[in-house]
Amino acid sequence: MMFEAKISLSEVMATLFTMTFILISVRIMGNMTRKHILPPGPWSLPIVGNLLQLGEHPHLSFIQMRKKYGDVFLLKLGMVPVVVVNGLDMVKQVLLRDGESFAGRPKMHTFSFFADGKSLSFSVEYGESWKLHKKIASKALRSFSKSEAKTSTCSCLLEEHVCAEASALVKMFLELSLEKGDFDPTGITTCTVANVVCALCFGKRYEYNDEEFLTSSVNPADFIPWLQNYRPITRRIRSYVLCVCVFNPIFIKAASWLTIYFAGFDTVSTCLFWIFLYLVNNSDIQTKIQEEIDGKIGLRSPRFNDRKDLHYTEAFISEILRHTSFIPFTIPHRSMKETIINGYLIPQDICIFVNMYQVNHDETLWENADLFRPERFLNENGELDKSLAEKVLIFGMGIRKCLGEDIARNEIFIILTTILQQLKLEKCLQDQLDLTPVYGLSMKPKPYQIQVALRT
Ligand code: HEM
Repeated sequence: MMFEAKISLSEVMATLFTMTFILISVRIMGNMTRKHILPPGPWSLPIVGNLLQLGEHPHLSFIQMRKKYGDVFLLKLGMVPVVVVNGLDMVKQVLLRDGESFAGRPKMHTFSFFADGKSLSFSVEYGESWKLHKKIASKALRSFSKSEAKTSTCSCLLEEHVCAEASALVKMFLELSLEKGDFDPTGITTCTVANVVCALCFGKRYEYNDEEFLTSSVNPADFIPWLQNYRPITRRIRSYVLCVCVFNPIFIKAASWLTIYFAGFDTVSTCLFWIFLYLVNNSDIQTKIQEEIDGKIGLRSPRFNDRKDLHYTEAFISEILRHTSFIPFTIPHRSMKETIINGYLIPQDICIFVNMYQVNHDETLWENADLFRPERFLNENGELDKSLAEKVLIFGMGIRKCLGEDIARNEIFIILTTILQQLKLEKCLQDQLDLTPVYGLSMKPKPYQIQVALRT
């Protein structure tokens, strides 16, 4: 028997209507059961994502985007979805309250070059072995900081190294000034800081004319995976990592020390580049620090222990860290599991950028945030307001917090006070000093020159 299938237009319409109705209902039901949606964010282009919208200063572009999308938004850097987190409360949730859920590191091309991808800071794996690794590195740093000085009256070996390097830097500044008049202080400062970290990691110091110090940069292959096979980029990053290991090849295997070497010298030297620039730009502030050094330390060498008495100097360092926010983001984090923040669903394995710069320039936390004013950290008795100073967010917080904060703060303090105890830093007359940073993983000042004179 044969059936003749005749379907009328009205039947087709009815079927389509029913199917559309079912689809919409399923969608609504799905949303009702999932409840949470992905964070909002700007539309992105194929392949490049939102890269073209970031401009020269992504941390500032993110501050603009925050005005439209709120504290937590989603965009694409190249082909990689990234959640950007702003606002102290959201940052605390991601790094502290839900710290375990966001303690991973994303798989990035650059990170794979550090200690075969097993470095403490950049390892994708986060788990028991990583926790042990961090504990060992933390203990090693602490024991080095506390171990007894060899030849001096310093309180520990670290202090001995830092004080010796700071004195050598003063001499170099004077020599360069005599030789050239104006000079760029960044190269020798990098060498000074690298020598402290080398003493920590390799038990060795290098001469000031070693030129193997490179600046860090952003690797486009992290965000557009196709570029990972583009040899010039791969070669550049590999040579950046290897050039340091060439100093001492056995350390290629020493993942913790290599990480500490990288983490410890670029950050501290960048901070000092900014300090010198702000000092020559604000001679009144320089004078105040010198008066404090003269009154509290006098002619003897500055020591770590002096930090507790030099309130203005400590306030100045805190304001440098806040105002420059030269590490604008933490090292990228990765969500370890599906988590809800600010009412939005953050899927597992999403790359997270924490915008520390925004927190340090948030007008609701800092009055006249864009002004450079060390006094903001002093109470009515002229003492450092420690709880306010701790609000400056530049070392991260929580599980992934920087291991070297104490070392960094001590080192910066000694180098700054040793220099200002003996020298006056001045800008070159013809120089227009520019405080706009050059963007990078750590933001550096544009090249500048200074002059120094012995204090009388
Ligand atoms: C002013 C100087 C410094 C600044 C601003 C700084 C800042 C940071 C930041 C923002 C992070 C990432 C935090 C995160 O991802 O949430 C970090 C991680 C780290 N820093 Fe520092 N750092 C400084 C100096 C140092 C020094 C001197 C050392 C060692 C001697 C060091 C060792 C480390 C290590 C090992 C990590 C990795 C921690 C982890 O992945 O769990 N840092 N630092």
